[in-house]
Amino acid sequence: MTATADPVTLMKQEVGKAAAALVKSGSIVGLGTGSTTAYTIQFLGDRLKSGELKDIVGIPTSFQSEVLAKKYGVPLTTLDAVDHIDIAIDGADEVDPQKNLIKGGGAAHTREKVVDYLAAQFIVVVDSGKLVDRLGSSFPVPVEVIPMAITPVTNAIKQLGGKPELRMGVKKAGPVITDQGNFVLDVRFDSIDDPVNLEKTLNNIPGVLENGIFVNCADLVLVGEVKDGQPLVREL
Ligand SMILES: O=C(CO)[C@H](O)[C@H](O)COP(=O)(O)O
Repeated sequence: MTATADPVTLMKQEVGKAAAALVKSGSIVGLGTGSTTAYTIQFLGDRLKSGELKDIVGIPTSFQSEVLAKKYGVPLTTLDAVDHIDIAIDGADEVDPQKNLIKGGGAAHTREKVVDYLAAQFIVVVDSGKLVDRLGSSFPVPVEVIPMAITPVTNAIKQLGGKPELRMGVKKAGPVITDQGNFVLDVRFDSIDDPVNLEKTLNNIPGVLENGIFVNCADLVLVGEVKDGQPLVREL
């Protein structure tokens, strides 16, 4: 852990490590996506290397987590080869007081929702900046859309009162393409009063594959904070 890291990096490292410490030998582990879970995967690799953790297999939620698992020596499997997931560890872009989430900042929410919802225990790892009073306050809702339907889906979301924006690549010309080969709309809503219903409504639009509202699924939310320059982890 780099001592001179900026506070947010320190929080991510600390909370990622704390979640990795909860994984028991012999577990089937859902490996989340994003910069916080990247530390979890790294620390799982460290625990395996030390011999303190044994016989785990990971199920990646993206090409990113698959690459990181290979880099750090976490063995991988697929949903075809297991009949359950013991624990999933994943990040979030927003967490409300009811532990509902907005995810999809890394455009991986479709596979994440499959794995995170299947897990017997779903642990969320965030830095304290992700905590909000109400979903949608600071982060738009990502919606994965099949390319041929982008126009009718955009119009349907506008009808719902959303403000959809096609997510464009940074080091890639044109739109972001998900691991499934689809587009992502980032949708701002004035306020999300009923995330349970909005999650269903968005997924019911023909052409929508998955949205980033995760409701009633997180068992534990670990929050990384920095107090007097020292990183610490608390449960929400
Ligand atoms: O949902 C996700 C990716 O689709 C990530 O878990 C979420 O964006 C948080 O990422 P980070 O830990 O880098 O802030």
